[in-house]
Amino acid sequence: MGSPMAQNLIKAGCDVTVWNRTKSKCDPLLSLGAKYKASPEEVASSCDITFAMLADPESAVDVACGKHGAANGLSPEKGYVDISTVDGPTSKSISRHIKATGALFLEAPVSGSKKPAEDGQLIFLTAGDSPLYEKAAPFLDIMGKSRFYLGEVGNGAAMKLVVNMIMGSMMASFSEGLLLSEKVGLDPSVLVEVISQGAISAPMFSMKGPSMVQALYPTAFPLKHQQKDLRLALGLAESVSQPTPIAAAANEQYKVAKSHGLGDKDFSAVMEAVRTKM
Ligand SMILES: NC(=O)C1=CN([C@@H]2O[C@H](COP(=O)(O)OP(=O)(O)OC[C@H]3O[C@@H](n4cnc5c(N)ncnc54)[C@H](OP(=O)(O)O)[C@@H]3O)[C@@H](O)[C@H]2O)C=CC1
Ligand SMILES: O=CC(=O)O
Repeated sequence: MGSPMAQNLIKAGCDVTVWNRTKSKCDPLLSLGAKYKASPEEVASSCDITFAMLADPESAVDVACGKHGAANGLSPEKGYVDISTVDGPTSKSISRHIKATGALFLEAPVSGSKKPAEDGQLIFLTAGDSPLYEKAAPFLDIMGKSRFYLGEVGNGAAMKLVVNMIMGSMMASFSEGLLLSEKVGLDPSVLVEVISQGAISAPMFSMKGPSMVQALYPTAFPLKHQQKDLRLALGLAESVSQPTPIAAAANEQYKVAKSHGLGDKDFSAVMEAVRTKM
């Protein structure tokens, strides 16, 4: 996700400096004109605004607050925008760390996958320092099609987790439907077509259905991240005693799929966990 987002900034003429743990993944960005720095700390000290896009809470904390993390390079007037999908407590902890340097913090997880990232069509769910929201807005508008400002840090994370909880449950349910249709002698491709014309039509079903029918799961949103989001969403629900039995059942299916080596496949590969008692 970070790579196509950075590409869009470069193509729009922004002065972009990049870092990634695996440096070779920066090469396409460097050939487009990005500069490279050897650590998040160096990126933050050389840029007005640093955007972070990390896998999970652990890596988001490490890159922001760890040794040679971005916080070490921040100072007043600078801003740190964390786009990673994490839970509210993690985001608040990163925020405290960043703001102790005098810099501003914005959480800004995105809804939208690899293709929307490539097309500059992401939906930003932001919360935190409003002056940084205003300052970052022109860049968010290059990478995305819309942006929501949701107030206090934690609200962007919560919105993202609720959206992805629904998405993960929908995908598990869709998988069950495809497999059931096949078992009762229907053509699952026709099911995809029927769904696309009715009230439960969703771009996700139309986009992923045709390849799922062929048991193909080319990665756009890695299954391991969908399971992480369900786990974090269940934690959010637990924190307010909200029952979420459907999401909990879906989470079990993603856990099974992950434990069978499907974590790096697209999250639609949850269908393999539904197909068999793996
Ligand atoms: N893919 C999607 O469709 C969407 C993803 N998201 C969210 O965006 C985030 C990124 O997703 P995506 O790009 O798909 O994930 P990837 O797994 O493709 O990339 C994860 C990134 O995090 C880095 N990383 C992982 N662990 C560490 C660590 N310990 N220290 C430093 N860097 C680390 C990776 O570095 P390296 O290259 O070295 O492995 C890589 O740059 C996730 O939070 C995900 O939930 C949100 C919306 C859509
Ligand atoms: O987080 C994943 C997405 O597609 O949005």
